[in-house]
Amino acid sequence: MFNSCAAVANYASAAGIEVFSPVSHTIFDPADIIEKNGGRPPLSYQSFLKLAGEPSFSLSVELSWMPPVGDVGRCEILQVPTLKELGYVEKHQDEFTPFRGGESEALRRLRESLSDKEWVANFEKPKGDPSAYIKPATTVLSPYLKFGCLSSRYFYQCLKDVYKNVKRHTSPPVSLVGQLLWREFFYTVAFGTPNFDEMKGNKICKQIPWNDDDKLLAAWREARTGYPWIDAIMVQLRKWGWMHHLARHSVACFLTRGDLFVHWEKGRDIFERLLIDSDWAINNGNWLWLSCSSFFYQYNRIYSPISFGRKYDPNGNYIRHFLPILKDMPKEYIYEPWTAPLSVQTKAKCIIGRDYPKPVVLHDTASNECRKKMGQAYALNQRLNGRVSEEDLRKLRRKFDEDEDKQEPKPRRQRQKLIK
Ligand SMILES: Cc1cc2nc3c(=O)[nH]c(=O)nc-3n(C[C@H](O)[C@H](O)[C@H](O)COP(=O)(O)OP(=O)(O)OC[C@H]3O[C@@H](n4cnc5c(N)ncnc54)[C@H](O)[C@@H]3O)c2cc1C
Repeated sequence: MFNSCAAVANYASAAGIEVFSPVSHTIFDPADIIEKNGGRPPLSYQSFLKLAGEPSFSLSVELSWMPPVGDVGRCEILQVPTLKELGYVEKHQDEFTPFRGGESEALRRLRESLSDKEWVANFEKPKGDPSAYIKPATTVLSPYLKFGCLSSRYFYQCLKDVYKNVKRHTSPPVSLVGQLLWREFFYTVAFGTPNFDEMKGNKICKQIPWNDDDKLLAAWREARTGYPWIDAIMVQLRKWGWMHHLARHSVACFLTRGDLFVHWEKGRDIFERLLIDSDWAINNGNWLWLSCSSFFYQYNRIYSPISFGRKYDPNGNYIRHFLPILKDMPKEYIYEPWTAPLSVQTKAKCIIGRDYPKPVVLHDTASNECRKKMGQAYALNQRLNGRVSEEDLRKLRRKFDEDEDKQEPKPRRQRQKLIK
């Protein structure tokens, strides 16, 4: 990205075109940070913070206004086309995203979040409840930042103003300012890393022989993994286009290194299409993180698709809302409905395997297999100092298959059972 920007600027300059490229989508200029770091992007959040320091420009809480449209000659000023005019046929959808677009709505949301100064001062991202959907545990300003309806610099300045008026406040990485700095971090690394959005040719990405199981991928995408916590999150993604950060953690871990061992690029593509805050740098950065391909390497730490959600929402209200087929399932079984006796399933009007799928994999077995595969892939990357070829990956994939076949008495299909 870094090189292509420079190439466009050089090309335009050579043709006598004045090039003006202000940086305003981010708080810092990624190119400055990379230059300060000797031409390479910092690969840890802490080193990013040290390099970034405080923003150097003067921040203003005064909003600027677009100048009026000048003389447009004989050109006609057109209205924003409707969806119909753009060729989208109206589709039946029973629930739409509750988040409205536009700058006024962005500023209203920002004011509403910041009006609770205690909440802003005490904000600690890891303590938020990913199952809170009536009042989400975070600001839900990401779609507005993504589309430029809200300036990250204005958001940052408003947060700093709140901090000035409180005795104590939390700090990065967990604070709200810390969240904006995560955004800056990923923009900087993405800007300075060739092939950031791919495994192949990406120097900061571990080379891992992920599988190409389209059936498992489809079950994940279509919210029929049989794990209600995972499926409810995927329904929220499809209907709302937004989920809490830890909910994204859960489903990304489940798809990749946690359970299904499917390539992170496939999950990234589905997020890219369905998220209303879909952002190239942040989405790729977080998929690299969650799949333990870069930034974060503790592949033994896997989110349980059962107990993680239950910790926040023991009654399963979030699941009942997004997966109404399970609304009458007693809370003892809502995270593992396949364990409910048939009489309970009948009473709840939800027979597992008919009305709601059985689990596509057995979590305990699948997650242990994933750990083993990750261990072997990491060892390969270490041995070859990151220079892993296609052939090396093919060999390791073959070894994974042989290891699975050796694991009797359970045949592979039973361990990786796809019910529907
Ligand atoms: C697999 C995966 C994919 C993701 N894809 C995207 C994406 O495409 N677009 C996107 O904006 N966020 C993405 N995120 C990051 C994060 O989940 C969202 O930014 C956050 O949930 C948005 O909600 P919020 O505005 O309420 O966040 P808040 O907690 O209120 O944070 C305020 C702002 O800080 C920024 N921010 C917060 N967390 C992160 C983070 N981990 N990385 C970078 N910036 C962050 C966002 O701009 C956010 O709007 C992804 C996370 C994961 C695990």
